[in-house]
Amino acid sequence: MHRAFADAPNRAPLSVEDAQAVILESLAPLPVERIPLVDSDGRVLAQAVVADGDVPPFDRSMMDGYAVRAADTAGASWERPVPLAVIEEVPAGCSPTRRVGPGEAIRVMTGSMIPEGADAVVKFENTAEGYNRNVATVHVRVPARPGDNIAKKGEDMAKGSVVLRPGVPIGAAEAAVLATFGVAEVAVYRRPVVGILATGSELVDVHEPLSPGKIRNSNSYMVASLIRAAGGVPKLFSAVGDSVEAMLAAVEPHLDELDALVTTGGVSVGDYDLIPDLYERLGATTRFWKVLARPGQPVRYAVRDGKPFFGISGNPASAFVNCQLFVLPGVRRLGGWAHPLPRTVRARLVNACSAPPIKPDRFLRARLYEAEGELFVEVAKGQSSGMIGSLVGANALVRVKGGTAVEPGQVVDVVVCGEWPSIPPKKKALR
Ligand SMILES: Nc1nc2c(c(=O)[nH]1)N[C@H]1C(S)=C(S)[C@@H](COP(=O)(O)OP(=O)(O)OC[C@H]3O[C@@H](n4cnc5c(N)ncnc54)[C@H](O)[C@@H]3O)O[C@H]1N2
Ligand code: MOO
Repeated sequence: MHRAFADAPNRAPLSVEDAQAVILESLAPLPVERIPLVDSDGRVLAQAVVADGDVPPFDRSMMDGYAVRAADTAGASWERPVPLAVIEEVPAGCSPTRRVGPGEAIRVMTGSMIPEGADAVVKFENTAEGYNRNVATVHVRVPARPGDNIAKKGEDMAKGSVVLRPGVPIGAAEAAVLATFGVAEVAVYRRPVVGILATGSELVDVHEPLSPGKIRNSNSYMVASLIRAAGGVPKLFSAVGDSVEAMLAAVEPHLDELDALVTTGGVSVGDYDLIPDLYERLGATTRFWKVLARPGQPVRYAVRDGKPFFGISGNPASAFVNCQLFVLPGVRRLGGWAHPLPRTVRARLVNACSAPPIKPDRFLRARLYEAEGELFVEVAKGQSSGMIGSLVGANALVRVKGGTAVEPGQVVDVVVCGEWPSIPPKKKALR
């Protein structure tokens, strides 16, 4: 039996969903560490945050103006303003010492505590200031309703409510909420360190000249970029030739430092496709080999002590698809993401794609964009699995179900690989 089948003799290729389920079920989030809030951007939150107090913590003014009793201002107009005695000024950050009684007002700023007795704030623009028998007086020119210009205690986030859940990447909003509740040290999942080993005797590194039969190793740099975007820490090994001993020598001494390993190349059935041997020698157990997806059909997934080994294809576009569908979800799972699978959307296909209907689902490199509120997707020209050029500008993969074809104008399933622009360079919206 060919060694590629030896440890997975009866396994039929898995559907993409089944393969993703195998990966997610076999992995658990890495341990938690505490880091300063200021350094937490992009890290994945490992704690829930329950509001330990109301936000805002007190009724506060939303305007610079006067805190009043709304009933006192009934009938106020520009012609017949209502005079109120100004009994105190409360800048933001200070506590009122007086209570607003009938016929009285307290000068407040945006963010000031609302004094007892007041139930509305009249903004400066609707008042005039003066003196009435040597008493500072505000003339209110517009009637106020109870609650006007007051943010109620707890209206934003109420004490006891869950305001953040674990598993979300920390961005601007999360940082603001964490700071609001005084979380100076944030619990985050440790970042997965992912070893990347490109294999193939044809490979030379980026700084090396080419000679006949050689190509530059592009996969390591592509995979590293994807790993980083998924919150992992890539650790690049120098590419090695088609020798299990060389592969072992490269990664074995570093296995303890790694949370995951990605190898590219050597997963098919060629004479020099040695990844099954490597994984066996490393003591990793194969969970699946081959999926119903093109490109990227021959992909090996193995696990050793809870660490995933992804044997992805050497073909660059296949490797890209393998990463989007399998490696990145696994890395995100290790990194604690609550939703590790790639985002999918539906978009209208704008061009014809000639690829014939074949059994596995196809994932076509494409450009997703938004125009006039609708999503469109344009399939790239070169779809061969060895092509690199057509990855440029590809922020999505159009999924074509096995055995089917898609037509321009049809709404198709799309796996999102990056941000999409709102203004298409070339608008070709089909209706
Ligand atoms: N007899 C069969 N041959 C092949 C089959 C098959 O079922 N039966 N499957 C084909 C498919 S589909 C794919 S995909 C590839 C998978 O190949 P491997 O993952 O084993 O990759 P290699 O053979 O090592 O390389 C494939 C291709 O990619 C180039 N490559 C490899 N590494 C890199 C790198 N780091 N950077 C840039 N380019 C790289 C390599 O030179 C080859 O051209 O197998 C088919 N064959
Ligand atoms: O499955 Mo291979 O990745 O089509 O080219």
